[in-house]
Amino acid sequence: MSVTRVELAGRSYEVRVDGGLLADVANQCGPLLRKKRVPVITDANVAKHWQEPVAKSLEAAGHEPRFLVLDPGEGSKSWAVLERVMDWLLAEEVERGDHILALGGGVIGDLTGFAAAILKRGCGFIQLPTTLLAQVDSSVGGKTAINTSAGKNLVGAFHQPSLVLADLDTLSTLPQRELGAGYAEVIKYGILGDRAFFDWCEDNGAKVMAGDREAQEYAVTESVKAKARIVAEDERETTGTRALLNLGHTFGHALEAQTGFSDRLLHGEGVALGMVLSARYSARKAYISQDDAARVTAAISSAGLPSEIAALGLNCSGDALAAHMLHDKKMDAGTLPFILLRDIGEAFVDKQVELSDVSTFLGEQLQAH
Ligand SMILES: NC(=O)c1ccc[n+]([C@@H]2O[C@H](COP(=O)([O-])OP(=O)(O)OC[C@H]3O[C@@H](n4cnc5c(N)ncnc54)[C@H](O)[C@@H]3O)[C@@H](O)[C@H]2O)c1
Ligand SMILES: O=C(O)C(=O)C[C@@H](O)[C@H](O)[C@H](O)COP(=O)(O)O
Ligand SMILES: [Zn+2]
Repeated sequence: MSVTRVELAGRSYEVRVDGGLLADVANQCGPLLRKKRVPVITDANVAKHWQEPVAKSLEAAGHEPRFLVLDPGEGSKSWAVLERVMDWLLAEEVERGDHILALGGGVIGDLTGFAAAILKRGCGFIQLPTTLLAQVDSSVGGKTAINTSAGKNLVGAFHQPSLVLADLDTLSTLPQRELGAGYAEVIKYGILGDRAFFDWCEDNGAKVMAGDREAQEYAVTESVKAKARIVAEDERETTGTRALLNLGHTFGHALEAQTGFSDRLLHGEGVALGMVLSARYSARKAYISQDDAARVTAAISSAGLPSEIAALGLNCSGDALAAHMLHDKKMDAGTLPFILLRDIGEAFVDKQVELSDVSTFLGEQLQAH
C-alpha cells in the first residue's frame, strides 16, 4: 500500500492506494464512522460492481449502510440532483460530525463533497474513488462543485475529505474509454511539472491502459503525490501554484460546455484536447518548439485520446468556444490567465494572453487537419 498525506494545517488526511480497500472499508475508516448508520452515495454503474463489498464490510463491522444510488454521468452534477441528495441526507439525519461515503468517480465525489460542505454548514466525507480519474485527481484536494447552465463547476466549495481510499481493484471494471479519460489527468502531471514522469508515461502509458497493475499503481501513486504537494502549497488556488493543475482545462471546459456536458466528450477527453491546444498555443507564442507541441500531441493520441478538435464536428466558431471561457473561475478583473508551457514539464500562468487571439487560434484549430 502507498500512503500519501495531504498536509493542511489542522485538516491533514491520508490517501491510501492499494487493492482490496473497499472490501475492508469499515476497518480502513475506523472511528471516522462513529454511528451505526453510514450514508453512502454512489451511481448505478458503480453500485453494480462495488456496492456489495462495501455493504458487506460495513455490515460485518456492525454498521447499517444506507445507499443513495444516482444516475451515472456528468448530468448528476446539477442543482436538481444536489437537492435530491440534500433532502436524502437530511432524512437520514446526518449530523455535522458524521462522514458521508462518496463511492464512485469524479461526478459522485464532486457532488457528494459539495453536499457535505453545505449540509448543516459542513459535515465530513470520505472519498472512495472508483475511476482512474478520481483516484489520481478529483478525490484529492477538496475542490467540490456542481455545474450550472452558465458552465462547469461554477457553484461549489473547497471542502477537504477526511480520508481517501483508492482501491486499484475498481479499475478492472472500468470501461476502456473511462480509463483513457483518467489517463489524461495522469499525463497532465508530467506535462505541467515533471519531465521524468512525462517520459515514464510515454514509455508506460500503454501498460496503464492495458490494465497492468504495477503500472497503474505507479501512475496513481505518483499522481497523488504530485497533487498532494501542490494542494498543500496552495490549497485555494491563490498563489498560482494550484492553477497549474488547470492545464488544459480552460480549453477543455469550453469544449465540455459546447458539447452540453454529455457523453459526447468526457471531462478527461476535454482535458486531453485542452492540453494539446495549450501546447500548440504555447508553440504559436514561441514558448516551446513545434516539435515539443507535436510530442505532447503524440503522447496523448497514442493513449487513444482525442487530440484534434476539428474531428469533434462541433460546427461552431472560435468565438463561440472563447465565449465559454468568460465564466472560467481564474478570470481576474477582465483578464483570463492561461496555463501555458515553457517546456514539457514546466507549465506557467500567462496573464498576457488576448482572448481574441485565442479565439482566432481556436478558429484555425477547428478547421485544421
Ligand atoms: N474535484 C476535482 O479536483 C476534480 C478533478 C478532476 C475532475 N473532476 C470532475 O470529475 C468528473 C469526472 O470524473 P470521472 O471521469 O470519474 O467520471 P464519472 O464519475 O462520471 O465516472 C465515469 C463513468 O464510469 C462509471 N464508473 C465509475 N467507476 C466505475 C467502475 N469502477 N467500474 C465501472 N464503471 C465505473 C460511472 O458510472 C460513469 O459512468 C468531472 O465532473 C470533472 O469535472 C474534479
Ligand atoms: O484540483 C485542481 O485544482 C484542478 O484544477 C484539477 C482539475 O483536474 C479539475 O478538473 C478541477 O475540478 C478543475 O477545477 P476548476 O476550478 O477549473 O473547476
Ligand atoms: Zn480535470
